[in-house]
Parts: sequence; C-alpha cells; structure tokens
Amino acid sequence: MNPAISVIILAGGQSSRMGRDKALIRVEGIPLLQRTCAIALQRAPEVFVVTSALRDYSKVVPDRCILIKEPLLANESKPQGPLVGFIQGLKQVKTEWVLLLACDLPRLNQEILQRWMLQLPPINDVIALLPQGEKGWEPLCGFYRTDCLPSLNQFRQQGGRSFQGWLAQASVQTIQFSDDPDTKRQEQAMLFNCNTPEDLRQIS
Ligand SMILES: Nc1nc2c(ncn2[C@@H]2O[C@H](COP(=O)(O)OP(=O)(O)OP(=O)(O)O)[C@@H](O)[C@H]2O)c(=O)[nH]1
Repeated sequence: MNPAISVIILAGGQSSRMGRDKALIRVEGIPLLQRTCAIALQRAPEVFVVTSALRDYSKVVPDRCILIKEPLLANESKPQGPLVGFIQGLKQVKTEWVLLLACDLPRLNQEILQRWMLQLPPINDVIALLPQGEKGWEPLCGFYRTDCLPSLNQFRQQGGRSFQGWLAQASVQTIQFSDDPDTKRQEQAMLFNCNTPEDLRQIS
C-alpha cells in the first residue's frame, strides 16, 4: 500500500526567462498552474500551492487547494527561491511523504505519478525519491520525506541556497523508469519544464 502523501506545488518564481507568468500560460486551454493542481488533487487529498506575495492565483487555484503566500526577501521585491518555497510548504504538511511539483511541467501525467508512487517508501534512511535527468536530480518533480525539514533548515542556515547543493549531501533514491521504451520516453518527457518562449513553441 502507498503511504499517505500530500503535494506541494511551487508557483512563486519570477518567470524572467519566459517574460510572462508561466503559471498562467495555457496548455490545451487550461492555465498550467490550474492543470497541475487538478493532477495533484488526483494523487493526494491535501495540495499546497506556495506562491509569492506578489501574485494572486485565487482564480486559477481550485478551492480544495491551500494557498500559501511566502514572504519576499527583506528589502527586495524578489521571491526567495524554490528551496525557501519548499520549506514554507513543508511546514504545513502532516503526511509522511510529500510530492513536490513545479508549476511549469506541461507534460505532467497523473498515471506516471501514480506508478512512481508505487516505489514509495524506499529504504528508511532515504530522504527523497527523485527522477534523474540528463543533468542530475530533477528536484521539482519528485518525492520527499516530510521529516527532511530539519536537514533543509540546517542547509539554509549554513548558507546553502540550491536544491542540487542540498541533495548532493543527502541520501536520495532514484526513481526507476519503466522497462517499456514507450513508457520510459513518456516518463522522461514529463520532466520537461517550459522556461522560455522557445520551450513553449515545442509544446504547441
Ligand atoms: N514558491 C516559490 N516558487 C518558486 C520560487 N522560485 C521559483 N519557483 C518555482 O519553481 C519552479 C522552477 O522555477 P524556475 O524556472 O527555476 O524559476 P522562475 O523564477 O520561475 O523562472 P526564471 O525567472 O526564468 O528563472 C517554478 O514552478 C517556479 O514557480 C520561489 O521563490 N518561491
């Protein structure tokens, strides 16, 4: 049986490379953030959407999701980065595991997520179960043990800022992709996140 999980969706970025808010980009007519929330709700009863204090997503986030507004960096009108967004969300999570998702995954597929969930829980001292892409861990489309929070806080207190930096010192298990070549291609494709107008052209 799967352990209980919650979902955290990060939607507090600046979308500077895209030049417009990625969360609101429509894929097949639906804003990306709304689509991500709908898929998340199929996987878990509690879905937290962490956004920056600058954005109002109340019209695209379903009522059943819990919106968390994270504070901006002191003296700057900038968000504090995905690691801080994750920490804000984690503080609310009560389940043993959490699925962390970016809001800019246009090929997110709930059946694949369901299959990946069957790989939970990995061995006890593992704090995350993540896919590996060409460039290393894909931290914004994977599973974390909720009690990784102290380790994350400690990493931040020591000046750490990036997911990759934190994960390099953590015990992480790799999500096993399917042996079936078509399914494996779908799994790899699901990790595509659209950051630029060029990326967007690839999916339209
Ligand atoms: N809550 C929260 N989410 C963030 C923050 N920064 C990035 N994200 C989210 O993390 C995911 C990946 O973000 P990136 O593409 O790396 O950064 P971005 O700021 O959205 O885009 P760029 O400005 O082009 O780098 C997206 O879902 C973002 O919304 C943040 O400070 N807080």
